[in-house]
Amino acid sequence: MSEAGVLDRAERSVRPSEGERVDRAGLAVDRRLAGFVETEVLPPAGIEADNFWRDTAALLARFTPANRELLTERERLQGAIDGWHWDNPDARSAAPEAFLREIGYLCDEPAPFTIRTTGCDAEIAELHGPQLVVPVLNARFLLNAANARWGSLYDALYGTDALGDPPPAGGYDAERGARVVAWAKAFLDDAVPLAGQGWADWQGGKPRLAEPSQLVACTGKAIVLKNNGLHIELVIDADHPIGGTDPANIADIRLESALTTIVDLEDSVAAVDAEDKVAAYRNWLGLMRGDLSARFEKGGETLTRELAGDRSYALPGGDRLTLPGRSLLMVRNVGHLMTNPAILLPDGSEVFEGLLDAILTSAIALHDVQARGRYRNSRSGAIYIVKPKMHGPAECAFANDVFDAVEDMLGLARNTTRIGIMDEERRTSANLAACIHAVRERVFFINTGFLDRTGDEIHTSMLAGPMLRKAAIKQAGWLAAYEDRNVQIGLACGFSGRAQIGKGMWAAPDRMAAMLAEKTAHPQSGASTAWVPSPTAATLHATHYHRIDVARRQAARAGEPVAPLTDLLTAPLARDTGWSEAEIAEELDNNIQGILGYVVRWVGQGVGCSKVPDIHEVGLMEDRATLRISSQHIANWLHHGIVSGEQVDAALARMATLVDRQNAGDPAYRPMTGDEDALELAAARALIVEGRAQPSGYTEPLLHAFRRRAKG
Ligand SMILES: CC(=O)SCCNC(=O)CCNC(=O)[C@H](O)C(C)(C)COP(=O)(O)OP(=O)(O)OC[C@H]1O[C@@H](n2cnc3c(N)ncnc32)[C@H](O)[C@@H]1OP(=O)(O)O
Ligand SMILES: O=CC(=O)O
Ligand SMILES: [Mg+2]
Repeated sequence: MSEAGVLDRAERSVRPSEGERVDRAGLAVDRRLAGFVETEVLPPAGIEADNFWRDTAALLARFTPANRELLTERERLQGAIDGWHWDNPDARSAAPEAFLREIGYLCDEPAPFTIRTTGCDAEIAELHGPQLVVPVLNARFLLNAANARWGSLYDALYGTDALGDPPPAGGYDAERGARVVAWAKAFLDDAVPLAGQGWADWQGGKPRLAEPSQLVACTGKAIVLKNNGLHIELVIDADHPIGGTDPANIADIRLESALTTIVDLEDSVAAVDAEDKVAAYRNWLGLMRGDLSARFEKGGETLTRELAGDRSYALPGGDRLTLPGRSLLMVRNVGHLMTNPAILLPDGSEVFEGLLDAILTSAIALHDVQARGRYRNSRSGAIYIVKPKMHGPAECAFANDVFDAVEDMLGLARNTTRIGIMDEERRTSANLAACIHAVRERVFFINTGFLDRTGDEIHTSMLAGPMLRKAAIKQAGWLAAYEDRNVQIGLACGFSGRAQIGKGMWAAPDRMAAMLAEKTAHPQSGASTAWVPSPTAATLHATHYHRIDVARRQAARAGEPVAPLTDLLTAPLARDTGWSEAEIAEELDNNIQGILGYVVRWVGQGVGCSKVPDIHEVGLMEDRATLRISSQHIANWLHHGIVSGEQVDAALARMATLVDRQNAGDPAYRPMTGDEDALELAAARALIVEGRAQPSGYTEPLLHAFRRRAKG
């Protein structure tokens, strides 16, 4: 439909008081969303607008009541658990297993089964490597992420603290450069050893490898090697400043890095209305069409960024080797909780955002399924949707039914739309096999999302007693059980060779040395992928998958007994609450600084993922999930009298001044100090003092409400 056609139909607004809405099959659709769908999404896919809105209305009518019931069930179960704690004030433990079974929180385990998902792309089924996550609203980052399939190891080592010391200011430091080259060549010795010599001694020519099949291409300019399924490209260039001084003229070592990327509409995004949702969907469309581009200033230059093409290398005999140039893209929809005013239903209520995402992200991905884009994303013609924040098997079954209905409405073959289950809520961890069973035909990943999971751990047992300090919660037994069970259950359900078992985010984007040291544990655990916050982190984390053969680790762990449910259900409660005043103040200040530093950008500027310095000046990735932990943690300590309301208010005021100072260089920033009506400060306070009453302790209801007020 033409833009003019959209405007004509817009005149038939069903709500004269809200002139920006148009009637579509009885739905009051925000005009911007209707215009986008009808001009940009549907025509190329050959879908008639009237049919689309009729089917959308029918799908929403069918699934909205069930969605509401699922949320009511969450509240019933939390109410029952809270009731148990009121009745057992001296228990000082999480509600017991028998009780959880009685109320239906724990379900029966399915008989042993194997998932039936077939035909996933190699990046999911066969290869093991980093998974990048990127906020959908940032086109510049999105393109960078899609192109992060390949990354420079030299740049990643030189430009970060990976070697132990931070990058120097100023021009090229030759001593540091030599250390980078030495580290990288030692890595090659481990991953793709030469026969009879080290890479540092190699003088060029065709390399003679200890395992000759690891050499897959050797042109004048590039040598392509392969280890554990991942490619390494040696860039040969005698005219390059680095290559010219290298005995083999190696100018760079490029690693296949982010095999997959999750384009995120959830934790890292602030999307509260039709304007925001359209911006998000438009970026996803640009990726699926392959024509997304971004123009921006960097280093005094205006740059234009686009998607990279595939990589092609000449082989002897005239053939060419073509390797994927882009990360395989998945899209994370929102969970079942939130609603959005982009569409109002006939009863006047807002559309469930998860239903809207399911329809629109799939409709947009049709461009790729029908191979209409400039590039192919999924070579196997699948749509990979990551579904977060589901609580238990019934919610997974609901998502499965929704995906069936979306496929029917878009004319997609059954199970084209694959689902990734984020194991990030306690009821899902505790019933994981049943959750997987509910989506067994289409599941393409499970992963442990540590951050939300910790928030839910605190919220579920909020009344049981004061929680450990935040850092100690990570060391407590529940976490090991959670991580182990996820891998063990995934392997028992046949994920190996079919689907991904993933691990969570590295939330300290500047601490790459620590990441190199610690994140090796992820492939070591048998996980086939793990989240990284940036392309640079992806390149460094890729080295772990060269050093560890995940397929072997999975084979070694297959058949391991599943860690006891009792361990999983042991809440991280503090046995000894005799913290000093200084320790309590440090905990409070740290949490509140993180909350405020994140909320100011979310509410004031619509930025859903930020790097916020903690009180030790370490920049941490903050998103809705880290906010959930911090706010629930203070809410817990407040409820149990570890801190008082006055202490919280004093810390808020103190940290507001600090956060103002940290943002002083940002012209778009509105200082909170001295502004009693600052929405950002009010939002941070509400997240804490109303935290106990928030559904599952989620932060988005309050964030959305304050952001909408800020947008005015
Ligand atoms: C609990 C969970 O749900 S975790 C999942 C949600 N979290 C995420 O998605 C994290 C995504 N990461 C980010 O948003 C950012 O890395 C932050 C906010 C954490 C840190 O950002 P900063 O370090 O301040 O990045 P900065 O703005 O300096 O950018 C540095 C470069 O890295 C790139 N970059 C950083 N993160 C990403 C990313 N996730 N994807 C692609 N490129 C990225 C930028 O494009 C930029 O390169 P460019 O200048 O060539 O465009
Ligand atoms: O979504 C990821 C998480 O850690 O939460
Ligand atoms: Mg999460």
